[in-house]
Amino acid sequence: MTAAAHPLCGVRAAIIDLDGTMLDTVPDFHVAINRMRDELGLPAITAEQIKNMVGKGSENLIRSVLALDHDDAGIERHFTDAMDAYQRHYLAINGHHSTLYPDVAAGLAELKLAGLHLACVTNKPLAFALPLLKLKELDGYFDVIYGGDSFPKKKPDPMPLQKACEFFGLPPAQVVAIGDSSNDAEAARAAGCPVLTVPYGYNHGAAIHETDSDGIVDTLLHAARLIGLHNNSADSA
Ligand SMILES: O=C(O)COP(=O)(O)O
Ligand SMILES: [Mg+2]
Repeated sequence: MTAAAHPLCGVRAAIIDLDGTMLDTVPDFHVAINRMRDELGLPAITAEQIKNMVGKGSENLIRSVLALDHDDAGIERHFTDAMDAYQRHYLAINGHHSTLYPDVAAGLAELKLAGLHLACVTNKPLAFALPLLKLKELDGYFDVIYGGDSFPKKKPDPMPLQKACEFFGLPPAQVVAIGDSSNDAEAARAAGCPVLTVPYGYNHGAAIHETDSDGIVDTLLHAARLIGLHNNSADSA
């Protein structure tokens, strides 16, 4: 009986998440949301509160923020004004307060050097994601960038990951997803992609160890080395 191949064997492309994986964007969310709340006459909230609301796109974030003060009917009543204010404030400060996690550029460079194709798939709207990646000088690493509004469905639905696999012309088993949350892992499992998680991001307040993945990596550089190890090992032959 031969041992099953490791899930990272034969991987030829990687799909990288943005918020909580490449960039700590909570400080940007914090500034934009509190400016929006101020405009709506609501008191400021903490970065820690916002951290647990990030990950399922802008609409979910704004609904969660409004739910602190309003019932369902109130959320609907204030949603459009809140979203307009939030988008305006976010675009005005996009990237000014966010920082790269350690070894992000080094990890992306190593993945490229190993010959992998790279996609960024984020639930962030594309109009936020593109200027942010450019400002942080990360855009050049990616063959394609998809936002939360690029397709009818966003993570944890597998659709954006499936679209990235199609873009690369690769079967999902050869495309690893790397992210910080159960959204990324669930989308990857549903698409049939192997998945690695990082422990430092935003996982809706849950420990990353509770999320089903093929491994937890400290940094994107660690991910690149792990992928390289399995691609160069005898079991990838
Ligand atoms: O903006 C969000 O909701 C999270 O985006 P992410 O998919 O890059 O983590
Ligand atoms: Mg994320």
